[in-house]
Amino acid sequence: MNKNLRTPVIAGNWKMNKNRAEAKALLEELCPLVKDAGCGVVVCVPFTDLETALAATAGTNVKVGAQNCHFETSGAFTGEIAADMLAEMGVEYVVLGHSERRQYFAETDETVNLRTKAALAAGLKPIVCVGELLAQREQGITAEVVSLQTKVALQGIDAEGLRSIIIAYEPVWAIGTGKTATAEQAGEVCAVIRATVAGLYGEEAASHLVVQYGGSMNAGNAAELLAQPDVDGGLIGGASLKADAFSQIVEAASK
Ligand SMILES: O=C(CO)COP(=O)(O)O
Repeated sequence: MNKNLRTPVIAGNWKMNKNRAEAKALLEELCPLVKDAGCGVVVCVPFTDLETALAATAGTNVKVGAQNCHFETSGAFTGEIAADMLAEMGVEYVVLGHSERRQYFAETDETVNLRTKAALAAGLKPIVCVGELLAQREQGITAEVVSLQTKVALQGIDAEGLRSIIIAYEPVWAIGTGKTATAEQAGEVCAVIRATVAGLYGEEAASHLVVQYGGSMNAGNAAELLAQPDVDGGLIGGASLKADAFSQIVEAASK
């Protein structure tokens, strides 16, 4: 499918890093470096950094995202944040179903689906993460796992909702390990995701879907990964914590 139909998006997932002063300093260094980016640039920061990040990126091309949201609009859910609360602040994106949320906080395909629907209802753009465990790759069931995660995440979401969604393919074994999927492995699974979406919504809708790769993506390997026909950007962990490394990935996606 024609890659020119899609503008790549490079999103940083800061995870549980950076206090407000550090967030401000990083964004003040980053924004000028990426001001001429030929791709979307997003920083997904801890909840406590959202206000700082929105202020530091105001008037720039850098968009701000959160790293999760709850699926209810309000209520007795101690410690949770509703999608509307994020939207009301001016947050535009939200990472959902990250493997660390699935692994350490018992999130499931079903709750990822509920969160995705809640995010869309609030007007947020979800970055929905899918990806196989190492054991699943070794069992040869990567395509089935990723396709299933994609299908469940999208249950009950119409074609209009799909237009606001990014799907990030993050093989769990490549996250924070320094082990990157080869460009071919990344391209192959991103193509599976697009084919799954084509099966649900048709080829035309799938041809506009941004599918990111994430997992030890850095300034050195970004160009090769992004050259794959079905890889439309990246969800960057470690390398998003340094302005120069992150801006080099943005540059690779802008070519
Ligand atoms: O989990 C990731 C982004 O969401 C990837 O993290 P790393 O880039 O640190 O491997």
